[in-house]
Amino acid sequence: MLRTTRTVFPFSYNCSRPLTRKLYSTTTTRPLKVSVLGAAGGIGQPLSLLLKLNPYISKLSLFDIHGAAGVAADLSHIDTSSDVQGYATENGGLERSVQDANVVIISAGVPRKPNMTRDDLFAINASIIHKLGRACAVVAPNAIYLVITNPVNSMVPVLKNALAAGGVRDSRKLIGVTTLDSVRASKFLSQVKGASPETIRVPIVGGHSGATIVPLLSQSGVQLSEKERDEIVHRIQFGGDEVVKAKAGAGSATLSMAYAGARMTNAVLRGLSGEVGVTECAYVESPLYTDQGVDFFSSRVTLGKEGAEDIHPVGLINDYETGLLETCLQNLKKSIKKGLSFVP
Ligand SMILES: NC(=O)c1ccc[n+]([C@@H]2O[C@H](COP(=O)([O-])OP(=O)(O)OC[C@H]3O[C@@H](n4cnc5c(N)ncnc54)[C@H](O)[C@@H]3O)[C@@H](O)[C@H]2O)c1
Ligand SMILES: O=C(O)C[C@H](O)C(=O)O
Repeated sequence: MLRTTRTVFPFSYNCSRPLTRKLYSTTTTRPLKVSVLGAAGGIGQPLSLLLKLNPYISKLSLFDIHGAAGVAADLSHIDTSSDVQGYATENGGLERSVQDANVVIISAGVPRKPNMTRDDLFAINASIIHKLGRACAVVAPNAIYLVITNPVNSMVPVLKNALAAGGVRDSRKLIGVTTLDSVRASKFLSQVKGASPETIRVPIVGGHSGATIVPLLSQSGVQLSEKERDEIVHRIQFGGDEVVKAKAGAGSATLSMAYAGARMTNAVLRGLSGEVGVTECAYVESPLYTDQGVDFFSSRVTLGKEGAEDIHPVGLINDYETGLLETCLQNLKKSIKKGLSFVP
């Protein structure tokens, strides 16, 4: 088997070895296919660029209802090993783009504009996710699915039902991407403390929307005053709104999301390739709070050959975080119910 060693990817992240940032170096032994659905969009394009640099990927497959062929042609000139193909809807393009994929990343859908909540995107994005899920179940039943499309809290349950309708039911392979909250937490905390962001890791549990985003600052090892804590928590929970406001109608976070999505994908690929102990926070079908009617929850998960193989409990939290968690669970329960109840 071909073995190549590359040092091109800009980060290596592992919660169990959280304090290192280095140029990515790996020995690839298994050719992996990654498909991006929504690849010509604001997130899809920079995410695909970062994936083109990822040495784990041998085939990068791009699908969009508009413009994926052009993005693929452009990326295909980059002198990294992976092959890039673009697909449109015609001639079974969606099915061909995900056929035999190891990982399918979904950023297809509509982003927020100012004064909208993520939940305002539910109807249109649920239809898109459901349709994509039904098609993917047939041709990529063994893929790991990474859901970026908002509202993530509801879209993951929507995709669960769409995949299940096609007979695909492995909950370890359905993952909502909340990595941007972790990225923001490291950056915002580093700014307050004058520290390097690479040295700060904050577990983020719950979901990906406002009060469902629960940063466990007490586990970061950083000491904060109550005022600092309240300001940081608010900024992490509503970081997305900062970008939506600044873009003034032109969409929401795309570049930081592409970075976060590439980091999460890289973690999934490391797990798929047999690396042990790869951990990220992610929104998955989770046993942690089912007793409270919450069947999906983000916490640290260990990624392996089958996807999210181990789901870690939130660990020791303080009274303040317990309050945040209670509010989170109340909100999350409604979003999950809405997603599971979606009828196309
Ligand atoms: N999880 C997160 O942390 C996070 C962060 C930022 C944005 N988002 C969400 O990601 C989604 C995409 O955001 P964006 O800024 O890239 O939007 P965008 O409008 O720039 O791109 C979306 C792309 O999806 C495509 N698309 C629409 N319907 C499709 C379908 N049926 N099949 C394939 N492609 C289809 C569009 O043609 C477009 O190219 C939004 O829902 C946004 O809210 C999530
Ligand atoms: O805020 C949004 O709508 C996009 C994304 O969820 C984010 O957190 O930036």
